[in-house]
Amino acid sequence: MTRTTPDQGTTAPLGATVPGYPRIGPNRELKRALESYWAGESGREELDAAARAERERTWRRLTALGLDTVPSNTFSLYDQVLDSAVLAGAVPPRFAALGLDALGTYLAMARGTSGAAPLEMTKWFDTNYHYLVPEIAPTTRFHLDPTKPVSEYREALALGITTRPVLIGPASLLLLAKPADDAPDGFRPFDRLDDLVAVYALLLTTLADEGVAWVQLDEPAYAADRTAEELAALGRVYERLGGLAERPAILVSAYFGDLGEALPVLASSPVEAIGLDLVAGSVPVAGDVPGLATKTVVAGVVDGRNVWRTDLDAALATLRALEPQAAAVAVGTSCSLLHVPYDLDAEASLDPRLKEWLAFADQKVAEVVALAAALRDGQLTPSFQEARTALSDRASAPEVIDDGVRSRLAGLTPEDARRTAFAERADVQRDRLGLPPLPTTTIGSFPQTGDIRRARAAYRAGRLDRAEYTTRMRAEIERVIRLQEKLGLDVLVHGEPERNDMVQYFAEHLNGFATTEHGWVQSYGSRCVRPPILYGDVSRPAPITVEWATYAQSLTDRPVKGMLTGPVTILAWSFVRDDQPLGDTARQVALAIRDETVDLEATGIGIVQVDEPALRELLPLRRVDRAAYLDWSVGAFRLATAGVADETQVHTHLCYSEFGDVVAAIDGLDADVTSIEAARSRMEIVPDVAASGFARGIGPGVYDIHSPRVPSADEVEALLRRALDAIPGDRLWVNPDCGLKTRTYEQVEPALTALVEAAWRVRPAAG
Ligand SMILES: CN1c2c(nc(N)[nH]c2=O)NC[C@@H]1CNc1ccc(C(=O)N[C@@H](CCC(=O)N[C@@H](CCC(=O)N[C@@H](CCC(=O)O)C(=O)O)C(=O)O)C(=O)O)cc1
Ligand SMILES: N[C@@H](CCS)C(=O)O
Ligand SMILES: [Zn+2]
Repeated sequence: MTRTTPDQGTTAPLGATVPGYPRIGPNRELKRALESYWAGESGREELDAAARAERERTWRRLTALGLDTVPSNTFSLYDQVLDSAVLAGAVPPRFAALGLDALGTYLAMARGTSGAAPLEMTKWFDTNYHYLVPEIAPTTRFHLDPTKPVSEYREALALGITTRPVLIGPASLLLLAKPADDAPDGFRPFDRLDDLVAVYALLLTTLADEGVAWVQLDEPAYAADRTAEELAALGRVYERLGGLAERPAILVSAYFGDLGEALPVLASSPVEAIGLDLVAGSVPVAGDVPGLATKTVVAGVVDGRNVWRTDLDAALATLRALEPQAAAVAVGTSCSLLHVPYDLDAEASLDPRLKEWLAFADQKVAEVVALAAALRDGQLTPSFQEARTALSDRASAPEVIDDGVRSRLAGLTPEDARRTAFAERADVQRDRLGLPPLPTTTIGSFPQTGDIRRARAAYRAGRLDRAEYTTRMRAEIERVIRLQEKLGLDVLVHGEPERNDMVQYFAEHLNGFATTEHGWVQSYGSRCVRPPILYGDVSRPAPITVEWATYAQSLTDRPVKGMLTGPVTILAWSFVRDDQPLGDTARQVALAIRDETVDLEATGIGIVQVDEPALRELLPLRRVDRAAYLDWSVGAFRLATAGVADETQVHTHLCYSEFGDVVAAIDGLDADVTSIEAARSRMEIVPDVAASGFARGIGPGVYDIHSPRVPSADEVEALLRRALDAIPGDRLWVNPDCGLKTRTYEQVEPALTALVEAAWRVRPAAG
């Protein structure tokens, strides 16, 4: 076995590389393999084979595309943060106690079992990817399990490909973790950094024993604001790891923003290379960053999370500006390519002109390779000229500009985003709707059954005509309405059966968007989304949801809520144009949604819900940028919802995030009723919302829809009573945490029965 010892100056250069690559499979092979394994339709061998095939395909593909160095351990069966937690032995006792093998324990942490709730899932920084939150206690016994990075390194080597294992760095791993439930008050996972670094030290020595030349440790948590203590700790981590006698060369990578004060800390540590996001961040100046001139900088000049073709001339200029600041410059994407689809060439139906403006993961790798070659020997490949032509075509394309949209936007006044005072509206709405205290409702979607998905697939493929598709969706709507009446819910929904996804569905019906056939991106575990491409000015050519909502309303005397996705969420879950400020694009989308709210109202729909689950997601990582974001995002929501009359009740819904940071903004949305995710945290957020002075309707979720578990009426009642301690009964709504689309009817029916029963029990106390 070869042992490596880092030797500054002689370590092989990183050249053209990427920090990470998609792993779900170009045809979602891993998704299918996992789901079939979970359903008991295939065994361990098939799952292993699918995973191995995806890894091999990735390494071969990246090599064939011309990268100089290729990452490994970017594959994950479920989530890369979970992988790093398992590598460090951070397996909470409830999973260890299950007595399962390594795979069983891993999947139990990801998805839970009847006896053990899964790890919490939350947003990966400001992206639409979700990671599993490690639980750390003072008693967590860190110990190294290097199986995954070592076996993947060997697997690639056996194919003749030398790779650079990638792991979450120890500081970020703890900053992304949460204290275990039984940890004492005041304990922070970060307090355990020294213990964890000991495990990483052992890992680096183990990798050196394997002959690994480079390792990549990702520290994205340092692209956000960090305390002086956290910055100093980062320095200590890399002093210690860098000081090991035997280790691979270390690349510390950060993405989604500038490293800020963490850059000088890393630059003065003994690591060999630093990966910078130069799309979200800017070129550092060596004079301001002692030590930078001794490092290799992996310059992330190709956007890893959007799909626009790179301006290669501008990227090359950035690389050249960086050259005098660093010992060597390698070229990469700004972050892992996990956040973009695999290959633009798979899209046969995309408009050929639009296609020329785009680059998916493989095209981005090719851009990195072209830039590295240009930097190395000054030779510009034909791709430079192709990029110039495409960019200038995009800049002048008539499809991008719609004068009607622009003049409508220019004519807006502050009044367009303002409704009458909430208290006045509330009286009018109370009289119109006549709802009981603690009204019961759901968030919109009902289970997306196999039948619904198959009908949609058949309609898409032309095997089902529009009339038959409509008949089937109407039958589903009727079923969902009757079920809600039977359950005794007060405000009904149509169930959203016609929607493939709450963002893609709207994008398919709006001008200015394109949608893909194969552009799947992992959202969490085996779940994927196909983010639409927002390329031009947005408008709504015709009503989108009105027919479905009015059909549902025609079936019942109870109020049916119209159901729309808000402008901020549509932006957050799309690939958004980069040629104008996000706020301008948000206002365009807002006007399209406003048109829909006004049309729903005109057909007699009395309640309209405009979902903004991604409001928190787009919150900038740095505090200094937050006020400007909240200004345009809250403004866009208000523009989308302020076109209706006082008697129309506007609801909004937020989920999938920690809301502490945006509590004040929730009030600024000026919605009449806001539902938020709260069940898993047992109403933790409710006192904060009340303390912020929020005085509108609020529906803290009482049913955790992320879990197959069915809550009992007693549990829901306890949650409602806790909520009632902070919120008066005339403003409290009763609803699940989020939509029911990922659940089954076997779970949903008893859960909603419990929810309605609990509301009835608590109502007398609510006056
Ligand atoms: C609320 N969430 C959402 C986020 N982002 C979005 N864009 N949308 C969201 O709803 N971010 C935060 C969270 C993330 N949560 C989820 C939850 C669930 C999923 C999910 O279930 N994804 C599905 C794909 C959904 C979809 O687009 N379905 C389409 C196409 C379905 C399909 O694959 N069809 C098959 C054939 C059908 C058959 O024969 O059965 C095919 O094409 O091969 C549809 O229903 O029409 C998933 O399966 O991963 C995502 C994020
Ligand atoms: N109305 C949507 C919101 C999800 S965040 C649903 O119910 O699925
Ligand atoms: Zn939701």
